[in-house]
Amino acid sequence: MIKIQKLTRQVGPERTPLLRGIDAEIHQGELIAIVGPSGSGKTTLLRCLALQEPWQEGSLIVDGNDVLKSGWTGKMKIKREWAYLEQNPHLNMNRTALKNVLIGRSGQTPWWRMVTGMVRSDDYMGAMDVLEELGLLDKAHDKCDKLSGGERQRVATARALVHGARVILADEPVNGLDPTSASHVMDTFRKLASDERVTIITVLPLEMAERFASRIWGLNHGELVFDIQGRRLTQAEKNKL
Ligand SMILES: Nc1ncnc2c1ncn2[C@@H]1O[C@H](COP(=O)(O)OP(=O)(O)OP(=O)(O)O)[C@@H](O)[C@H]1O
Repeated sequence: MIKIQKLTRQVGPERTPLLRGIDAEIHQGELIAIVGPSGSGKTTLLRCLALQEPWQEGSLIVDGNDVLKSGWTGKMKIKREWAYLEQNPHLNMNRTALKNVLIGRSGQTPWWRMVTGMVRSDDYMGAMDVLEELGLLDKAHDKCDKLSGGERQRVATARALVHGARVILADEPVNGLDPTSASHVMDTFRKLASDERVTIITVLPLEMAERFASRIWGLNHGELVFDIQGRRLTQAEKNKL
C-alpha cells in the first residue's frame, strides 16, 4: 500500500505552493485519474510520486517505509519498480517496438548483449508475451516511427511492464490521440489494473477519467478537493474544479 501524507511542494524564494498538504492512500490494482484545471498541480503531483521532483514537507510511505528516510536503496527500489511515462514517451524511433521493449531489460542484460543486439530467448519471449497482451504482436517488428501515438504509448507501457513495474505513473497518456487509440490505451490500463498487475496513476481529461478510472482525484490550486470512486462527477464536484 502507498500512503501520501501532507505532501507539500513549494518553489522559489517566495515558497510558492504548488502542492498543499496532499493526503491519500493508494491500493494495489487501482486506476487513479488526477483531474483538475490547467496549472492545478496534476503533473507536479505525478512527478513528485515518481521522485522526479522534490517536496518540502510530508511523506510518501510505500509498504510501511518512508521513501525519503529509507535512503538511497529505498529510492532506487521505487525508481526500479515505479515507471514514469511522460506525455511523449522516449522511444528509439529507429528501433523496432520489440527492441524498445527489450531496452527495458537493460539493467538485467549484460552490456555485450545490448551492444551486439543478441538477446536471451527468455527475454525475447517475455517481451513478445507483453506485446501480445497489449495487442501489439503484429507491430513487434515495426520501427517505432511507423507506429501511431497510441501504439507508441502501449510500447512504452510494455517496456515498463517488462522492466517489472508495479506502479505506472502516466502523464496525459491519451493527449493528442484520436478517440479510438485513446480508448485502446485506456482499455489496456484498465485491464492491467483490474488484474491487480499494476497500480496506475494518470493525469486525464475529465470525460476519460469518468469513463475509465476506478478512482478520481480532483486537484485545484494544489489541493486535493475530492477523492471519489470512479463514476460521473456530480455538479457539486465539478464546481470544485
Ligand atoms: N519548478 C517550477 N517552478 C515554478 N513554478 C512551477 C514549477 N513547476 C510547475 N510550476 C507551476 O506550478 C503550476 C502547476 O503546474 P503543473 O504542471 O503541475 O500543472 P498541471 O495541473 O499539470 O497543468 P496542465 O493541465 O496545464 O498540464 C503551474 O502554474 C506551473 O507553471
